[in-house]
Amino acid sequence: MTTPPPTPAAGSPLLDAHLVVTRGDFRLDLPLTIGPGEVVALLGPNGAGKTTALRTLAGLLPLSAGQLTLDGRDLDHPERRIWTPPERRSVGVVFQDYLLFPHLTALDNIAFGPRRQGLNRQRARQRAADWLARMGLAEYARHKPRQLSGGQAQRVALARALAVEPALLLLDEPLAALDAGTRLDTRAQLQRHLAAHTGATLLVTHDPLDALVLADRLVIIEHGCVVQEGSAATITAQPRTDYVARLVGLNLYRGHASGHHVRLGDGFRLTAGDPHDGDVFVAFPPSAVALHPRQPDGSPRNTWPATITGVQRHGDNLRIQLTGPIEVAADVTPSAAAQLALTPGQPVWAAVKAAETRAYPAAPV
Ligand SMILES: Nc1ncnc2c1ncn2[C@@H]1O[C@H](COP(=O)(O)OP(=O)(O)OP(=O)(O)O)[C@@H](O)[C@H]1O
Repeated sequence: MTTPPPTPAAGSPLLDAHLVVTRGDFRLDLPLTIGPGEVVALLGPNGAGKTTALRTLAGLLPLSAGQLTLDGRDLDHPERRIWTPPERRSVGVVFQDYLLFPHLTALDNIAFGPRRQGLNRQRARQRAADWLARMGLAEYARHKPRQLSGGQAQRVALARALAVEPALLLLDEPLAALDAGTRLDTRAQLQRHLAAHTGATLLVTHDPLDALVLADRLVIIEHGCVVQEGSAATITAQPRTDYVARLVGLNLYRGHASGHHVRLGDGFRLTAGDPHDGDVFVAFPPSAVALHPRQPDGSPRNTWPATITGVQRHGDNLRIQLTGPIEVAADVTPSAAAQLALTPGQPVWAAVKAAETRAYPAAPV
């Protein structure tokens, strides 16, 4: 017997969950819905609870409270004493290190799930062969995992997860084990396969690029709770925590605005491009911060003395971390860098034009 394709009622989410888990001092409290064909990225710093959430969905960790419904079936509902083991959930998982069976060929790794769902050996192997062909790996059918490259093993793991036609596909850092070149290629292929997947997909990742390229919606958690959720565009435009700001590459401050003037918590004042009254966030990209060896003349409204604390390569530029009245990241070009002594401990002047800052209300909208 194969799992029928997902058939949710029109407009209802395929996954409808409130994942609550308590482990010692840590508590995950994550409402999560995903529609058919939708890809949601779950992002968060180390220890935020991403793996814990993934494990509850896969059936590797029971919920402490809340509930988990997939395709209309209650899979985990502690209050009603319902819990469904992993093998009876319509869930496919691609683990970070793929966890392919080392003693089975690529074909048999993929055929394993369909076999367990009740397909006979021949039909399971046929389905596996079809998946290998879709992944462009037909000639690797007889290879064992150790004979596959990282990118090929990743695609076999994806085929193995999709071959059971899961209502929910879980991807745990699916590209993390790949080198940069393979990653680019594999990301593009993964995007194609996800677009064809009619079930729900949850992608757990640290990499904002994976999230931006692969997901329709981002859910960001910190300390087990959602801090921000929405499309990449809305999150990038208005990050609401330091973690989210760093994720999208912005400097972010919280303060109190009176017109264009924003007083930050420690008394430092920034002049913002757009006027507000009340609690606001002020954000600007590192590229908006200019560094000068001496106090700059002229018109920038925001200038302050700062001290370099770190220097890293960032694409074609250098990203400079600065301390001072505010912590800030600045991107400078190699030619601008040549004018400055870019060593930790070096004093510089930072400047940001008001027009390059963005202020928006801090209260949730
Ligand atoms: N077996 C366990 N027993 C008790 N606490 C645990 C256990 N496993 C994880 N935790 C705690 O649960 C919290 C969330 O961990 P989790 O692994 O889900 O975070 P994460 O977001 O996946 O982090 P990372 O990005 O580092 O993988 C952490 O505080 C962790 O210490």
